[in-house]
Amino acid sequence: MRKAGDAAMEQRSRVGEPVIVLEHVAKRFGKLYALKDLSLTINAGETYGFIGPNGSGKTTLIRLLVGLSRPTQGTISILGKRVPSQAVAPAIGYMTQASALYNDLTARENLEFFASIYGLRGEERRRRINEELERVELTDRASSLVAHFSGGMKQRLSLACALVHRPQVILLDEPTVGVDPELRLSFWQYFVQLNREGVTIIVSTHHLDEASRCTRLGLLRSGELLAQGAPTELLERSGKNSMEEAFLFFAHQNMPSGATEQGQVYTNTTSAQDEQEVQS
Ligand SMILES: Nc1ncnc2c1ncn2[C@@H]1O[C@H](COP(=O)(O)OP(=O)(O)OP(=O)(O)O)[C@@H](O)[C@H]1O
Repeated sequence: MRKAGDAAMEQRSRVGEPVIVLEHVAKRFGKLYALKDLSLTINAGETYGFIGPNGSGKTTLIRLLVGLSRPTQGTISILGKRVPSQAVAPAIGYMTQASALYNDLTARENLEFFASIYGLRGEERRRRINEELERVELTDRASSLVAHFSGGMKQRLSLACALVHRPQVILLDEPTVGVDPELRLSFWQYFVQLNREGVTIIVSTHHLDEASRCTRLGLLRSGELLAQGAPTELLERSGKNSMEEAFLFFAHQNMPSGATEQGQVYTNTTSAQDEQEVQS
């Protein structure tokens, strides 16, 4: 699997270099635009948080970045390659909302599976697995079947599996759901450490209290980027004291004409491909 990545993927990006570039990205499911004309650049060493209510397009965006789905319009590049790209895949770590773990394997076996997919072998594999087990505080449960794990433990193991191959770009869809506050804090401390190493983290959440921990935020509503910037900058620009109030401020500023009560905008055209995705 590692062979799929070329030499460029093996090189670590320098902090501040553009890593992810979206240009006029839209994603349509039937008549619904889940994402509309999104353009943004995310740099190496950032934790960029997509914040928005249910249905605002966070998962859709992360699936596009992973390459699991293609944009209806626009382009996405990661590490200088247009995605989806086989060359980029090994440089990405992805943690979904739904568990990707195997219940009938132990925690260590799950990690071994993900590590081997990414081409880790021998001593390096053992070392990385032990490091990640320790990081998520599961060393003493390494030999337990995942079927017996609590939701929070599964979440921790999922994070470990997404990071075991030391990816340059990490995409995390609601990573702290079901994780207790203490461990949630340690996740965020780990993210800061990864940022310092030049790792870029994209995280989706609807926990506004987590927003302040991101380097930059993109406020999403109904598939539109209402505003983006550092948390303090967004508070300043809105003149508000909390991210919740700031979000509402930018949402009112951007209220689209023709919006429905839920804030979704519809068009009249549908393609066969989009209809297929509606079924999936
Ligand atoms: N495969 C699909 N077919 C049809 N509609 C879809 C599909 N995937 C997402 N949508 C729609 O696109 C919109 C954005 O959904 P998405 O899951 O990206 O939102 P989200 O911000 O991640 O929400 P949540 O916080 O609940 O996970 C929603 O209206 C959703 O119903």
